[in-house]
Amino acid sequence: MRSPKDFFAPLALGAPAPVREIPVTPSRMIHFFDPGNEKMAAKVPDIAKKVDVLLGNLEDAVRADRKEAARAGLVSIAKATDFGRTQLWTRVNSLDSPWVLDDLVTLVTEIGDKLDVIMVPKVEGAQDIHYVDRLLAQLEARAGLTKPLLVHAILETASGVANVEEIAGASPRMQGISLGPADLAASRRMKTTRVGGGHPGYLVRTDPTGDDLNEGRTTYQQDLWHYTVARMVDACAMHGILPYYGPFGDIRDVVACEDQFRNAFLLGCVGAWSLHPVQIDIAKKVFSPSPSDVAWARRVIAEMGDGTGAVMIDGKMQDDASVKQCRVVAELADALAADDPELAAAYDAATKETLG
Ligand SMILES: CC(C)(COP(=O)(O)OP(=O)(O)OC[C@H]1O[C@@H](n2cnc3c(N)ncnc32)[C@H](O)[C@@H]1OP(=O)(O)O)[C@@H](O)C(=O)NCCC(=O)NCCSC(=O)C[C@](C)(O)C(=O)O
Ligand SMILES: [Mg+2]
Repeated sequence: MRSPKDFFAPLALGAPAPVREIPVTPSRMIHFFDPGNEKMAAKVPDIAKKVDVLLGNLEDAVRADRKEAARAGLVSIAKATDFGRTQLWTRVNSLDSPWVLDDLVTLVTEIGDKLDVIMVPKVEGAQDIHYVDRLLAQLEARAGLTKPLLVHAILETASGVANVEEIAGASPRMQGISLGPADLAASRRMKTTRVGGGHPGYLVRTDPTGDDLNEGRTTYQQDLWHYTVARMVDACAMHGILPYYGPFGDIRDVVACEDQFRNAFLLGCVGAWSLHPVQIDIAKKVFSPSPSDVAWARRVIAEMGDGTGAVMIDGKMQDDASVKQCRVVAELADALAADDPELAAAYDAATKETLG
């Protein structure tokens, strides 16, 4: 392990200095597209205006015989498109695949100045991040880049979950972590065949009320991903990086998608993936705090003055800790509203109604 004193030293001569803080820009949805798919690629300039993050996917969901086409497609789309304030990310192939070396060399060399974040799949431990970290530094130096590329890990192996804290802190490039429920289920030998979401068989049941064990016993479906998402959120918060829920594969079930995204939002995630255009607005709605929550948060902050002591507001106790909770919501709202006049107006209208 490197000495903590060297943690922020560039890993190659001429590479840009690592960032000291991860930029917290809106990233409510990471929108996946296959850059080698002409139909999807044609929609990119329009979709770029609607999403916080656009991600050119080179890994799973791209057929083996289309890997080169996807890589070349991403290079030409990145060169030809003005993404405005929308971030451009990519997901490269896994570190044990025959494609990843060319993915990294080509993308950093050709479009390293356009890319913000490189998502690395199937990360198992800090060693995977260290490998990518050094290689990126070498490639950045050779390409003359002035801004370091950031790295996002997917949590989708049992060893990745066991090592999630060391992964989150493995490099100053670490921007965030997403849950990868499909590979993770396979790696853990879970018996669900769904891509994210719940399962009706994973439940708790109320006690029997009489002799008939089947009579009158309500069941409640539980969240298969609660433990992993909560662990991921803690690891990310501890290291000052951002946690995301990953994909929800039942594209048709927009209702359950919204529920899964909201669970993640409430637990601390900043965003989720959109695999299809229909999921973009779901993520935008869920990962933007509601106007009434923002109004309440602003009211508590206003009434708490210097943020110390205890007051009663509408029958609820507020103190130094609850004002911090309110600041989390209010600061997120301000950051999102800065880029979105409609959201800003909705927040201000609700606040005016609450504060008068
Ligand atoms: C699900 C699919 C096959 C349905 O695609 P479709 O064409 O059958 O759907 P559609 O409803 O008919 O599509 C309507 C239109 O939207 C377009 N379209 C459709 N999707 C997109 C998109 N994302 N971006 C831009 N455009 C899109 C599509 O091309 C079509 O265009 P058209 O009107 O001109 O015919 C398709 O949406 C798709 O391939 N999405 C991306 C899938 C993907 O990236 N999967 C990998 C991430 S999840 C994962 O890897 C797991 C994880 C983390 O690793 C782990 O848990 O382990
Ligand atoms: Mg996966």
